[in-house]
Amino acid sequence: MYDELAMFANAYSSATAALEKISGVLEEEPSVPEPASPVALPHARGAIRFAEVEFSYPGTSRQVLPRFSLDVPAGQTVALVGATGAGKTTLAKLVSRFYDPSSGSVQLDGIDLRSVADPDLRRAVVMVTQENFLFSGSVADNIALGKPTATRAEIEAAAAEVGAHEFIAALPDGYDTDVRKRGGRLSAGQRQMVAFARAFLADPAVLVLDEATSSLDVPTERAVQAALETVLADRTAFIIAHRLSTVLIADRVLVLDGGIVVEDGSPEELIGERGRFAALHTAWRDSLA
Ligand SMILES: Nc1ncnc2c1ncn2[C@@H]1O[C@H](COP(=O)(O)OP(=O)(O)OP(=O)(O)O)[C@@H](O)[C@H]1O
Repeated sequence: MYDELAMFANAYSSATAALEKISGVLEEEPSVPEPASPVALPHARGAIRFAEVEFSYPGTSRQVLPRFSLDVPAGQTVALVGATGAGKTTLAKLVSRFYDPSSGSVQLDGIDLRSVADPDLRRAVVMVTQENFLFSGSVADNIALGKPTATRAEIEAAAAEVGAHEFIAALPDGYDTDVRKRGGRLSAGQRQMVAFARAFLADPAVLVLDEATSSLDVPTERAVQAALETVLADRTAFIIAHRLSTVLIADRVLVLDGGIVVEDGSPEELIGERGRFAALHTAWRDSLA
């Protein structure tokens, strides 16, 4: 009995540690306080609301988000677009509760993130950034971070779902290939695919994705795009989008400027409005031509 309990405790703490690892931007661990009376949210649907959020980074006085309100229904894919410093990353970090608002609240399914039990929140909201695409270890370990209890069959199934199985199987040691060793070095596109397999396995209600900026060749970009579409299905997503193809698959585009939403609509609507997104779309399209 005690052995079983100890095993469970060990498994739980390594699972929690692994989840914290993938939920976080590594060098910047969340420093937010744990809820005093945590609300359990084991099966989040993924609706996100910003209710009159004001936010300044700790130790600074400048408002990065002035009275920001936003409603994102469960399942919606939102692309965040805007010039550097517009507030995209800040928004993404508030959704992932790396920080708490100075006033107002960010809510998941109507519950203030500050109240949601931490393990439930870390399971419900997963952030994938360029920094945490890969950790040391095997390819299988990297995918399993999404669900530390996953069997090899589940890991391979997740890889297959996002179209990564073939290239992984072709690596020197297949799924056991060490991603840091010679021969295990993955291309930028492959690293993204592994991160998507991990996210698919983690299956969060809300995925926050800072898309890689590295340019990919056309076949790789298509593969990454297809993987992304698989990962986005049936969950809420916020994507800091760097590729036109990604923005165009979003349900909704938010154009930010100085922490304010200046355009909000489907890609088609915004292209029709001939505003900033339309100009960006034209510039993007021309750069690809
Ligand atoms: N850790 C921080 N401490 C203080 N100010 C910060 C911090 N991170 C960002 N800022 C400021 O907050 C504002 C919004 O930055 P944010 O990183 O959210 O923009 P962004 O749209 O993601 O830009 P980029 O495209 O360059 O990543 C900027 O003025 C930025 O200087």
